[in-house]
Order: sequence, then structure tokens, then C-alpha cells
Amino acid sequence: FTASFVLMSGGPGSGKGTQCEKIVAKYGYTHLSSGDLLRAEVASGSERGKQLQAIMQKGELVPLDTVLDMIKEAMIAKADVSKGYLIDGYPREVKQGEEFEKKIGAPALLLYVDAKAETMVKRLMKRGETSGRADDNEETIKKRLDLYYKATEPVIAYYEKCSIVRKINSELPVDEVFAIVEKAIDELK
Ligand SMILES: Nc1ncnc2c1ncn2[C@H]1C[C@H](O)[C@@H](COP(=O)(O)OP(=O)(O)O)O1
Ligand SMILES: [Mg+2]
Repeated sequence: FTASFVLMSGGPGSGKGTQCEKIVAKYGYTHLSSGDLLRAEVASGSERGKQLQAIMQKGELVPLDTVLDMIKEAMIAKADVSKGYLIDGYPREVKQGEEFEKKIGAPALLLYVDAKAETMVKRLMKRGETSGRADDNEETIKKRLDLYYKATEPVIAYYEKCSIVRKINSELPVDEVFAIVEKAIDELK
């Protein structure tokens, strides 16, 4: 791959998807949301999709190779038009980060979309009213948050060692959050 990779990291409901949409609109990056790829597989009704659904409904993490293969397939499909890749919701644990480096490459930037647990729960409960997502309910939200603090926060520490982490205060209104995001991406050029 010749275009650079930007990782979007942050808790469920922190605002990753919202910021990704704005990045795509301004910078023409290809947005790869591991969650969206997985949900598309579930919607296809395939055997693999059925297994994935059971795991996701419980708020657990899907096996590492499955997600990475899906991301890589999607990246290859866009390789000739992409100005950059925005990888949203992956890696979810340090081991996934190591696999990513091995199979795909080293990311140029990690945007750490940071909001308080309280804020994330509030946003997810609200999103649940209309999202139709099986995991936007109170019980699953709690599990996803626990898993986030336990498994995903160490990923950020792991990338801090190579100084590519930019922490973004996502308590602010969407456009103010995006202004910080823009600065970080513009510095890549
Ligand atoms: N900065 C912000 N201020 C207020 N609401 C926000 C926000 N960023 C996102 N939201 C809303 C939009 C969604 O309904 C919900 C979750 O956002 P999202 O982008 O879907 O999060 P994620 O993809 O990280 O799970 O919160
Ligand atoms: Mg999302």
C-alpha cells in the first residue's frame, strides 16, 4: 500500500464514526470501520455472519484473523483510488496491533478520540433509539466499555512508544472536535 493509514481509536460512542465521516468528506480517505464490515457480513446472512452475530451480541471481540482479513480485502479493493485509509475500531487489543503491522504495515497516525465513560454511555443510549444496532443497549454497552478499558486502552499505550498518538478531546461539539482532527491530519503532509 502506498497511501498512509490513520487509526481511529476511542471507546464505543466516543465519536469515531462521526469524525471519520468528516475526514472522508474533506480528505477523500477510504473509511474502513471494522464494525461496519462485520455488520455487513452479518446482514449477508452467511454462515460466518451468523457466528459473528452471536459474538457481537454478547459484546465480545471477534477473532483476530477474521477482522484483519476483512480489512485487508477492503483495502485492496480500494488501493488504486485511495488517498489514505482511515481504520476505525481496529486494533481493539495489542495483539491485533501487532498483526496489523505484520500483515499490512505501520500506521502514520493514531487519533485517540477521548470522551468520559459517562458521555459515551449517554451517546450510545441515544444512538440506540434509532441505530437498530443489537449492541446499543444498556447491558451490552457496559460490557463494551469494560472491554474497551481493559483491552483497547493498552493499544494506545503501545502506539505511544512510536509517537504517533494524538489525543482528541471529544467532549467538545462535533465541529470543534473536527478542528483538532484537521490539525493532526494536516501535519502528516
Ligand atoms: N462531539 C460530539 N458531541 C455530541 N454527540 C456526538 C459527538 N460525536 C458523536 N456524537 C454522537 C453521534 C452518535 O449518535 C453517538 C456516537 O457517535 P459515533 O460516531 O457513532 O461513535 P463511535 O463510532 O465511536 O461508536 O454520539
Ligand atoms: Mg463507530
